[in-house]
Amino acid sequence: MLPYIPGQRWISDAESDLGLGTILTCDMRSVTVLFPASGETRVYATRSAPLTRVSFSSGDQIESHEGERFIVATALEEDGLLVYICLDAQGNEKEVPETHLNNHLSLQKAKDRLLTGQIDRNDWFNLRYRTLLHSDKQSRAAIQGLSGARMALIPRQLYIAHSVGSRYAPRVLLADEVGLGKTVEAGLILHRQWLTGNAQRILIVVPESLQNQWLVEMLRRFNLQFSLFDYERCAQYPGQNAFEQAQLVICSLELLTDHPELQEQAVAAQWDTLVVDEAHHLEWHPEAPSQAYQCIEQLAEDTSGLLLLTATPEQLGKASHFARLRLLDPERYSSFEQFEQEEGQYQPIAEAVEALEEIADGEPATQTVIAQLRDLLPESDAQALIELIENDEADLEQIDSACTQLQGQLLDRHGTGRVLFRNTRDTVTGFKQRQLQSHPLELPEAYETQMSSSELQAHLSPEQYIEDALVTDNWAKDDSRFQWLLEHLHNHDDEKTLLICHRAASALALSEALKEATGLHAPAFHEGLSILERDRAAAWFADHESGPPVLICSEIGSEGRNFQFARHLVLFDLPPNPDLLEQRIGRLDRIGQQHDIQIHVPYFEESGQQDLLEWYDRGLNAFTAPCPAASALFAEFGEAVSDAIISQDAERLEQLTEATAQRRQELNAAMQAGRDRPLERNACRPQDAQELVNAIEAQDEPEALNTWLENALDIFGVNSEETGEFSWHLTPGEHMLNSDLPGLDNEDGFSMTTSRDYALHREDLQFFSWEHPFVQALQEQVVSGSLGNNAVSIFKTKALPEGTLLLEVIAAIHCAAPKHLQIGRYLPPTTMRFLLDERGNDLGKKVSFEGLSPKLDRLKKATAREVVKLRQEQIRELVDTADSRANDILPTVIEEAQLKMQSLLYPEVQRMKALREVNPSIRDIEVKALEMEYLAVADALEKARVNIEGIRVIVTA
Ligand SMILES: Nc1ncnc2c1ncn2[C@@H]1O[C@H](COP(=O)(O)OP(=O)(O)OP(=O)(O)O)[C@@H](O)[C@H]1O
Repeated sequence: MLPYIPGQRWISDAESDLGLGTILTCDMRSVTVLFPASGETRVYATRSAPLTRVSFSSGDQIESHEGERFIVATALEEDGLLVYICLDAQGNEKEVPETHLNNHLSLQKAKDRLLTGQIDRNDWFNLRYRTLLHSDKQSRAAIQGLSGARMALIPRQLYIAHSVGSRYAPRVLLADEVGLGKTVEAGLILHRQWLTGNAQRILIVVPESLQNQWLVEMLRRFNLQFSLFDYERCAQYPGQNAFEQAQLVICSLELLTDHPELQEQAVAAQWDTLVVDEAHHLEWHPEAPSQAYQCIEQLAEDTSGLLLLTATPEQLGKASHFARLRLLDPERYSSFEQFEQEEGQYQPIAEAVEALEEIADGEPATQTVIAQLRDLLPESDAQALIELIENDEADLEQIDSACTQLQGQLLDRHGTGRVLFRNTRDTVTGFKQRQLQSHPLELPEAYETQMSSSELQAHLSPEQYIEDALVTDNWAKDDSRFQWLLEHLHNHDDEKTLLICHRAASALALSEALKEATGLHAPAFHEGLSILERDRAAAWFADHESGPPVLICSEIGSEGRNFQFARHLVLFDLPPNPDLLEQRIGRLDRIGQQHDIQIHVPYFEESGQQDLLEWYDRGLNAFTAPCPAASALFAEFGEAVSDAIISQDAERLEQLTEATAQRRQELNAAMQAGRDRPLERNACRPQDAQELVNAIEAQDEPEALNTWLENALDIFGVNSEETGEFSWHLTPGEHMLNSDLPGLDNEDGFSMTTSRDYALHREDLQFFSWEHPFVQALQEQVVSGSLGNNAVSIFKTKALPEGTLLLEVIAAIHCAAPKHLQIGRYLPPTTMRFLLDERGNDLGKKVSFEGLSPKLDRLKKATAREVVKLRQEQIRELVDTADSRANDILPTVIEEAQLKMQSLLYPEVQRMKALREVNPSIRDIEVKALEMEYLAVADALEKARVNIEGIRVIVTA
């Protein structure tokens, strides 16, 4: 006979939050269960389904679909289905079939196990309670998801990850300057979203060349196990949607644009968050958006979270920059003309933002500022806030919060501040100097014709323009830049040099020529290599002991790579665009660079190369520091400079260089006074950022984790051997309670540390924090199973008469709801403890858990069972008392959750309405959808229930 019958009610052992399940179908192989409270369906193997039958017995309290409560008198079975004969509140007898049980009903598994004599050890009970408290603490902490990454605690990164990660469906452009840590910021946001349950399905789209780097970085730093989907991997699932086969996926943009059928699958696969790295590749023109742009647009439309990463957002022009902002927030960025107009009017915004900062610091709000704010923010939701800052009676905290909200609205409605986060080196300390070393060289005869070419690139990389027929030998040996390179390498043979040139063919020829001339095998790194070959070359170059002193890259080959261990950068040619120049320098000018960076430019004297060098250097000042106005200056002067180089008009070039320098200063000053200041302020508020660091440092204090871990490992039977002052090696024990712990599926086990500093230096050790998957799995197993949900112990005391019964009850509030509502954001798990005497008085406040538990002794199982049997009635009554006390607290907890929900969701609704006033393209349906969500969350919160997590019977002696 099959063990499951349709209509029966069962609960999932591993996912009790799903609520009460109903069997839909069952055959010899599988059983399908619907969990109506959370809208989930699960299919399990019939033989090993992790399910527990829900059945109530006399005296238990149950609840019907309609929310009516009953006390069970007895249970009858009809065709395998239970019918409860119950009493309602008026004492009338009623029949309640199990199919009518409330889907949100909580189970008192602890009581059932205790009363049926399945008694656990005291230390298990202790572990369960402590684990519940630790989980509560973590899910309430503002730093949730930020503390478990293997990274140095850099305040501005934590600030961004915290403010973005706390948003409802975050959609942002991470645009820190090159090498300041955008990948790590994105990883941190994903880690936070993953741990809080806000993102379960994540797709990262990157240039093909960066796939592995992302894969490794996500695992190594964040323990996020992504799967890499390339064409071969996708082909493994014929007839299925390949992208539905994993939750965390990395794929290349090229894979999607080259294979329309895969793009379709990716779009259909439904993601919670989409990440696009090197987003400057998404080119857009009003009439002709690129294929890449359209691909990402389709994906982004259906995904609630979107992170775009680029260090050079304006590289492909302002229109493309605008289009990327539109991907993030189509409602806000609906018209390019309007966007351009706004760009020119940042100054009043910057001033208002600054004035609000002063008001928050205690300065009185002047009438001029108030009038300006009313003018800038005429929408209804801002008026109440403006009134508040005008009000002399308002307290400082209220004013501070109003100022922050108003600043947010100013940045949101009049600038890019809400969606764009940009840190620049100006605001970040600790970066090394960049020093330009220009090396004038003689123009080789072979290139003379190229210097009068009408193509700029021929002046910059003439070697590529020699007619193939004339090339009998490698051009490099006659190229004075190559001779210079030989000398450079000779003088710096114990230091690493990264060489970048425009084309793969030049990189290959240089590598070949070096080998011929010196015997040195210098790998060429270019788009023609497979990804694996590129990764190998990069890893070999990174090897201090046996790696080559130089790596020769083409332009595209080096994008996004980490080469900060090199101190020399050779620009074998100059790129035609200053954003590309910054990308090149950014390979070395990154977090972790230990030396001043030497940027070498070997160039032909009195050629177009020298002209461009001068323009970059004197005009843009692009070598010694990133030039924030580079894109704008390139748009304004780039073509004229190129024309002047081609026509070899030295006088015009000088004029252009001087004009560029002057304009740069004006633009920089205007940016500082206008757009950039609010942006900088938005990208990091130092005080808030420091508070995050302090909170993480406090949690990093490994004492609490070490104690809990030691206890849990011991109980679960995991062997741990100390291997150093801060490190341990874990292996599976012979009698391990559970074999599902990550990393312990083989005898070798793994090594770990709980020290962040140590983990940053020792890549071979796992960095254990409360957020590490192993620790999370262990916590999950402690609280989701029934292990330790009851105990019976003896308390030797003279303060109470012998044989007195005390009942320690652990209750928790749970709320089952569909996943997309992200209910944990508003109502995280809440654990309560009651210590009841025989009359139902709660001694919990006077007698703490940690004070009491060391004084309790274990009882032999048989005696414990005897005690439970004898005191059964009293135990039942006291559990009900604790249950109703917890239920008394429930409305307050729900109310707090509702308030939190309002503070998070209400501004979203208001914002949408305010934007609709200025932007008719926002459809009513979008506002409605948000309002519906608001109502659905409110409704789900009302259904939160109390669950009894543990009962300890204590008898005095
Ligand atoms: N908090 C951190 N702790 C330790 N290392 C870090 C941290 N943040 C960034 N790094 C390291 O600094 C380097 C640059 O970081 P990352 O790759 O995230 O920068 P990026 O802004 O994405 O660069 P690019 O603009 O080139 O794409 C990387 O080697 C990264 O591992």
